[in-house]
Amino acid sequence: MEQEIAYNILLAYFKEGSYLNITLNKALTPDMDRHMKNRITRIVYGTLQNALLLEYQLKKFVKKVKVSEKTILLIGLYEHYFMDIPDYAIVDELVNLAKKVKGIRTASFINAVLRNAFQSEINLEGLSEDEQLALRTSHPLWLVKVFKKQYGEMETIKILEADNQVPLRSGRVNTLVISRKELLEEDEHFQKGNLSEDGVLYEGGNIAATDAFKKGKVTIQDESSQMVARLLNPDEGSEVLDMCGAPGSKTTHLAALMHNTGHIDVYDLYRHKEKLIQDNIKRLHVTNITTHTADSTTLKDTLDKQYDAILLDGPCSGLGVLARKPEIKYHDSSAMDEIIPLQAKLLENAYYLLKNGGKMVYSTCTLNKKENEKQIENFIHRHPDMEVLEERTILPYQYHSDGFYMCLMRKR
Ligand SMILES: C[S@@+](CC[C@H](N)C(=O)[O-])C[C@H]1O[C@@H](n2cnc3c(N)ncnc32)[C@H](O)[C@@H]1O
Repeated sequence: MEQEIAYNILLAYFKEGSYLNITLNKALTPDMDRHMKNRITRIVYGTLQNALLLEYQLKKFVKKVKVSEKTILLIGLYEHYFMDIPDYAIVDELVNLAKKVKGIRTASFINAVLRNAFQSEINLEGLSEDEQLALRTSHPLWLVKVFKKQYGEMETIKILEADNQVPLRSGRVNTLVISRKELLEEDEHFQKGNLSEDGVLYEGGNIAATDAFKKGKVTIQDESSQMVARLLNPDEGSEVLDMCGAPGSKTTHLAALMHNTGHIDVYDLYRHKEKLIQDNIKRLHVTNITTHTADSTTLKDTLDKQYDAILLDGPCSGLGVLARKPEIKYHDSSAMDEIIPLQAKLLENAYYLLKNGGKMVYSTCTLNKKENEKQIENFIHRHPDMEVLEERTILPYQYHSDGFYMCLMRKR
């Protein structure tokens, strides 16, 4: 049963590139027990997180496979190499699954390949050190090289290993409605988080299916991401701009920190994403936000206003969230640097929209220093009246949360 659900989620990813977290959350229904949900989650994430290594191993036994067969075989190899399940049970269940979804011929093929593969250990000898590290942790070689150059070998190994952990289900307590202490007393499946003072971890599956979520007491947000609004920490009653806001996790956090006072203008490029922000505003009982759809790279030309505080949490390469979105590491490397000029343009707009004496935070969920430290260094060089007050990088292994960069600046 678990294998079949995991198979359907992974097949949709391999065939259509569907988002893992969305299909997974849909598949985890309230009637499933916690054990079952955890197992499905582990198989889905584990298989995709380790896909390069598993495919490397699979190629030793089969040259060409259909995507449906590949999906079943990768699950089998993942369970064999990474989970504590007897080989006969893995083969039995996957052969039955193959019979059900593909028929008897595929089932006997799966049976033969798995029995054969299970006799063999993974052997990476003969490859260079970087190639071995890349394969062992299933990251593309170019990414291993980028991380090693920017963070050194020891940090890189810890980051790559953290990318293969099953992400925690984290949420933020909506302090407009309830305190964290009260929420923990109300629902025993919630526990205190590892990092954020508003953070909770949930053990019962999809947070969006909880009563607390529906009533706006909690929202889904990684704990590192929760540190961003706290870093900006806007004053009550102030005028705030959030330039790239959808789906509104940080905007609604800013509103909570401001106790629904003052005013926040939030922008996003896409109309359908503005709707997501509006849904969150409504669910979380926020009353001080106005949403807009516009391109924030030209805001300074259209807005006749300056703000006390600005959040720029713009588009980025996402290299901090590879545990949660393992699909990103299999993207083409060229996408990474294309985004840098766009971020610089957004920063320029932020500069002109910030009052003298105002503060702003630039944040990303990437670990690529060219989008982070270097981007800010260039920005400060262009605008010497901007002063860095605090710069922080959270690495994914430190708190079992997303990798994030955030920088608090002030305009003199
Ligand atoms: C990292 S996400 C923002 C996450 C959001 N701050 C939150 O915490 O929920 C970046 C957002 O920037 C938006 N975006 C990208 N280019 C933009 C542009 N030129 N102007 C405005 N928004 C843009 C994307 O649509 C995306 O929703």
